[in-house]
Amino acid sequence: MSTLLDLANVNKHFGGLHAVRNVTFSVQRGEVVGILGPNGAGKTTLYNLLTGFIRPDAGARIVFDGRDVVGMPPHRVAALGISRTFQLCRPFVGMSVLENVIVGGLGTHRHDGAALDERARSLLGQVGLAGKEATPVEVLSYGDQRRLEIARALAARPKLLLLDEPFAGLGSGEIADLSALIRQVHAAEGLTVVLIEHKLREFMRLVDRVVALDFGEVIAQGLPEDIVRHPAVIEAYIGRDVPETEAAHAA
Ligand SMILES: Nc1ncnc2c1ncn2[C@@H]1O[C@H](COP(=O)(O)OP(=O)(O)OP(=O)(O)O)[C@@H](O)[C@H]1O
Repeated sequence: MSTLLDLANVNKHFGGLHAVRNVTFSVQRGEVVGILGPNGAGKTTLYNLLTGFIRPDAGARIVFDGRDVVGMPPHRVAALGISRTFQLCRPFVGMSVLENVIVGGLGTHRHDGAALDERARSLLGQVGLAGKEATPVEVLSYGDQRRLEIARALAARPKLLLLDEPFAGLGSGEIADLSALIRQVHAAEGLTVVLIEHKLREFMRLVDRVVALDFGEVIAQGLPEDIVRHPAVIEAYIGRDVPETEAAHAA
């Protein structure tokens, strides 16, 4: 395996608040890495730093696929191969399901509408939305919106897919289905995946490795089975936020 993403000394202050502190970790090609942390731990800020939406404090290194992306605007980072989904789905309203996915691929096949259309239809099949191409996005169920978000992110043919709380707001059946879908697209698209998630049980089954944050700082990294037993993680996350039974299941 080779390194796809490498972060070192990443800091972000918002005024007096040190939201991301000296974050250093790397992600290997093909891995599924989970970012775990209680509310306010700095997970979303980290995604915003990775995708160029905000700039880190001086001294940070963020290298993606051999390129230093610090200071690059979001569209250039996206063009290098980082796509993300959002905690709250943000479909383009007034457009159909198919059109939403096609828009996600613009910029990659700008000159070939037929290829974009074909790729979008194939992705909708992969994510289980075949037959809903013409459906207006507004009428999709929440679970289907999550699937659409993933198809739209994949339309850009990313190397790295960042998922922001993909299971939020879903019931247990939908979570299991979406988790299977993430596994399937990870394999089919040869992707590297980083996900933020609070649903500990499914998260721990899905990821190869976990980076645990608290108050903006990496407090532990390792295999899921080791992370759920790590004293700092239990104190920061499991002890505070998640009932013991869920932690036990995750282990
Ligand atoms: N633009 C901003 N300006 C000021 N403070 C911010 C800004 N964005 C985030 N913060 C603060 O930075 C800290 C980290 O927030 P962040 O949203 O990254 O955490 P999180 O781990 O994603 O939390 P959640 O799970 O609730 O989404 C919080 O204290 C938050 O209030």
